[in-house]
Amino acid sequence: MKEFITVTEAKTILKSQRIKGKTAVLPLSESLGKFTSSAVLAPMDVPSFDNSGMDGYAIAWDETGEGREVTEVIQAGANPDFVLGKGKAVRIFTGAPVPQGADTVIPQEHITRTDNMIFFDSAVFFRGANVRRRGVQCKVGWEVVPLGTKISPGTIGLLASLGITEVEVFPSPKVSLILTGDEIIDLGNPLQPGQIYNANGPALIAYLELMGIADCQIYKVKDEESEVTRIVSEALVNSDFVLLTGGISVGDFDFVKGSLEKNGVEQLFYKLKQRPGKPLFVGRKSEKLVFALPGNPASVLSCFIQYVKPSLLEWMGNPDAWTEPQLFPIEKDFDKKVPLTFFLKAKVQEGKIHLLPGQESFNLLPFGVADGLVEIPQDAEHLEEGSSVAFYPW
Ligand SMILES: Nc1nc2c(c(=O)[nH]1)N[C@H]1C(S)=C(S)[C@@H](COP(=O)(O)OP(=O)(O)OC[C@H]3O[C@@H](n4cnc5c(N)ncnc54)[C@H](O)[C@@H]3O)O[C@H]1N2
Ligand code: MOO
Repeated sequence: MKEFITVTEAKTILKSQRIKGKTAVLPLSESLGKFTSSAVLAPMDVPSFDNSGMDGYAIAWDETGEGREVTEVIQAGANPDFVLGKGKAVRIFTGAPVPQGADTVIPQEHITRTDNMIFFDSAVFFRGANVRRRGVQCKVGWEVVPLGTKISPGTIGLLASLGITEVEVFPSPKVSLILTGDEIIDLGNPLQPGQIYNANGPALIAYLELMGIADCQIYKVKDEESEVTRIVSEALVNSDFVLLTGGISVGDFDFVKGSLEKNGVEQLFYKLKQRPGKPLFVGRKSEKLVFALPGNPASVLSCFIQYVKPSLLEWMGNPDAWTEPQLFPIEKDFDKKVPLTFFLKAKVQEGKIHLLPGQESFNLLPFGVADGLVEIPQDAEHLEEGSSVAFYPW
């Protein structure tokens, strides 16, 4: 039962969970942004035939550079079945197969042509010039994409060039998002006294979308224990990650912790020495992680960036899920009186950290323009202007 632990301890516990998604074979068209779960080996040589890198004339190299007689034309897509004779040349175009017997292509702008004869200056060229040899990109069996690579448009281009239609990856997780609170109203409805708009839901859905996670089931729940318990039970069946917002503190209507316990969620930790996000609860049920995020919107986003995001990235096979943050110098002196880790909304301006006004946990104003969060360590009481601080971008 870990309670009121440090940020470092919390991250160590989360890192040790080592929960990963099951691998899946996806069509190339659905693989963008996913991480490979095995290395990809080349199934063929690429290029699969010697071909011309230029529009020009293919010849058999000969230092003397005497004129050649042009006998054939080879277009891209053709399949020449002849052997180029001595003293002969073929008109050839970029990407067209170089015929047997030829080994060099002279670009047309270096050629003087008279009727069927071509002439060029052999001092400018060398044997093999402008011919893209079979297998020069890769040969059958080469590891072309290592395990743990994030599939980019470039990766897709490479795999397509190899004729690969499917790739083994870690898929995106199914996420359930449970929004608790009687006062929370969906956008588009007028607010009655005492009500507020649901900010946490749209913010988290946007963040998941940014991470390529589209499968998100949203539940809105009243602050009633039986209802929270029922929805948690459903969410645990339907998803890999369960995120909740609100109801995790100590008020009479905070039922989340009890509901998680009733559903057999094992507590990994509860309450951290941090601001915002002090009452964060993290639990596990078999291979599923549950994050009960404190309802204040700044706490929700801070806890997401610090704990949920890297856990999701790890599940999705990102080898750098828990990578160390970048360090930046802070623009001004900073003082802190309480022994808590602070996560502060910041902009990076001219390479320096500019802390934004309005750092209270209910206040979303700085999040409107922030580039990310800065971490002020638990034991730091005074930071001089120019001191290095860890920065976590969105
Ligand atoms: N006696 C104590 N009270 C509180 C403590 C404490 O230690 N002792 N901790 C405070 C801290 S720190 C936080 S953070 C909050 C967390 O409370 P809950 O997780 O129980 O969240 P709620 O009370 O349900 O809501 C808090 C706040 O956030 C607003 N909220 C909730 N959901 C949304 C949403 N979807 N969109 C926008 N805003 C939302 C809600 O209206 C409340 O204002 O507890 C402190 N209390
Ligand atoms: O997380 Mo609370 O928002 O620390 O105030």
